[in-house]
Amino acid sequence: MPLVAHTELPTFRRLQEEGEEILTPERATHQSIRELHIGLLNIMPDAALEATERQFFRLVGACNQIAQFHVHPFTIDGLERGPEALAHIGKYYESFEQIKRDGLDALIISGANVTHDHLQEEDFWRPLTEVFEWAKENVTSVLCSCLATHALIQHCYGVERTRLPAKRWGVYSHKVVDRSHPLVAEINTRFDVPHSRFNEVFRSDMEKHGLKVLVASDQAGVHLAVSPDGFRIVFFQGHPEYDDISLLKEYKREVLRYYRAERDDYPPYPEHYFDEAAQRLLADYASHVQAARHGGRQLKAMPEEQIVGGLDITWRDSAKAVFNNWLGKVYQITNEDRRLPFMDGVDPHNPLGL
Ligand SMILES: CC(C)(COP(=O)(O)OP(=O)(O)OC[C@H]1O[C@@H](n2cnc3c(N)ncnc32)[C@H](O)[C@@H]1OP(=O)(O)O)[C@@H](O)C(=O)NCCC(=O)NCCSC(=O)CCC(=O)O
Ligand SMILES: N[C@@H](CCO)C(=O)O
Repeated sequence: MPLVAHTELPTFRRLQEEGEEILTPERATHQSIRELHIGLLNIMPDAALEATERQFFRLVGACNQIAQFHVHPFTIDGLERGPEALAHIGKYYESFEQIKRDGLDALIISGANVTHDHLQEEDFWRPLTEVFEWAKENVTSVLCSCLATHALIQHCYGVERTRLPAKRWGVYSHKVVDRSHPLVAEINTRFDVPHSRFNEVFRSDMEKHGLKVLVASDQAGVHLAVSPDGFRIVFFQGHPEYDDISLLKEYKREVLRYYRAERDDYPPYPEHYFDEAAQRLLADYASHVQAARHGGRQLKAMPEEQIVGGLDITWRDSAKAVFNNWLGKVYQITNEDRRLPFMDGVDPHNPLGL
């Protein structure tokens, strides 16, 4: 929630000139105070379905202790689901029809696993773009994570992602590129974000289509960009929502795939993630896995418990700060009626008046 300039104190004007959100007493008195409704379109595979819910719910919940948030999970057809996940979705998720009827102030679209060479061949492509087309007209801002970013950049601007020679996998240092943008105002100017992807949309392709790049890494590419209007679509290429253990879980999954001969090379470590003690444990474990695979022997469990305690989370504070900025801005411009995206007077082509 922003400051209210309730006196003539010059500091208010000074902060406002520096980009801080400051409400006039007039605006503050007339602001409608209500809860915010955020959709979570969860298209992650079954194994990560509930972990993904927890990650985004946690980020929304932890980013601001004053506002009230209602998060509405829903999903789409075209994803392979087992009976347990289907029961969970049937019992707890809302339908897209209901979401459309009631309206949303903001929408988060999760990452996904892909099985085809081109995203438009995925069974979820059409339902995903249907949700997006509705949101584009009716929701104040849509935040896309990883795969959703790739899919919607392709859908909106015709740019296909590029397959990388090796998976971009680990925790990378990033810098804020445009310090004046309200989404990254008042946050650390250098911070970590995990990435986990085989594909990339490059900065030059984004900028060619008018997207504004806000946070990028020399090693890992763009993490955060926004649509040409400055706010209506927020693209994350990294995973600021990840838990401390998420990359460990993915690493374990890859080790098991190696043991089952579903991949030929032993998986590398995610970069800048395991400390030396963890790497020693995992190197010993790798010798065991290789011997077990080639000798057809039973596999011992990975020593996860010994590793978890030493994992650091170095991205969460900045992730919360960006989410807080995002939802704060949504709140300032969304309509009192949650089915409508903007208050009167907000320009849909430049909603933040940048
Ligand atoms: C790696 C796995 C398979 C691990 O799941 P498993 O259930 O097998 O793990 P497990 O060792 O049995 O552990 C189970 C416990 O850990 C929790 N758990 C599982 N995965 C977790 C995760 N990623 N983060 C945090 N917690 C996690 C479970 O909820 C459960 O908790 P409780 O016991 O407490 O309930 C899963 O997380 C997964 O599929 N992740 C996929 C992530 C992914 O694909 N990300 C890429 C998006 S990338 C993208 O969108 C673009 C990709 C591209 O470039 O094409
Ligand atoms: N954007 C509204 C808050 C949401 O109803 C206002 O500032 O009054």
